[in-house]
Amino acid sequence: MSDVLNRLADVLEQRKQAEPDSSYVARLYAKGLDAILKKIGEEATETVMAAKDGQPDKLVYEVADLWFHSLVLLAQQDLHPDAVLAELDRRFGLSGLEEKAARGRQ
Ligand SMILES: N=c1c2ncn([C@@H]3O[C@H](COP(=O)(O)OP(=O)(O)OP(=O)(O)O)[C@@H](O)[C@H]3O)c2ncn1[C@@H]1O[C@H](COP(=O)(O)O)[C@@H](O)[C@H]1O
Repeated sequence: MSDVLNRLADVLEQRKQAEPDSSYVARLYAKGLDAILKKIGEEATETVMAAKDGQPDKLVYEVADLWFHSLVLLAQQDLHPDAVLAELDRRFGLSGLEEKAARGRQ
C-alpha cells in the first residue's frame, strides 16, 4: 500500500513530458505554480468542510485529493515524497514539545 506514493511520484515525473491535452497533471503543470497552489487551497477547504459535516467517506476522498495535489506540487518543485516521509520520520523520535523547541532554535 505505502508503495503507492512512489508509483504515483513516478507517474507525476513522467507527466512532465506529456501533452497538456492528454493528461490532467500535464495540464496543471502547463498552467503553472499558481494553478497548483489554487487547487491545494480548494482541496484543503473541501477537506475542512467534509470534517465539519461529519462525513467520514467524504473526508477520506477530500484528503486523497489534497494529498494528490500536494504530490503534484512536490513534483513540480522537483521534490520527491520521500523528502516529506524522511521529515516525518525525523520528527517521530521527538515528542511534540521537543519538536516545538527545535523549531524555536531554527
Ligand atoms: N490520483 C489522482 C487524482 N486525484 C484527483 N485527481 C483529479 O483532481 C481533480 C480534483 O479536482 P476537483 O475535485 O476540484 O474536481 P474538478 O472540478 O473536476 O477539478 P478541475 O478539473 O475543474 O480543476 C479532478 O479532476 C480529479 O480527476 C486526480 N488525477 C489523477 N490522479 C493520479 O494521477 C495519475 C496521472 O493522472 P493524469 O495526468 O490525468 O493521467 C493518474 O493515473 C492517477 O493515478
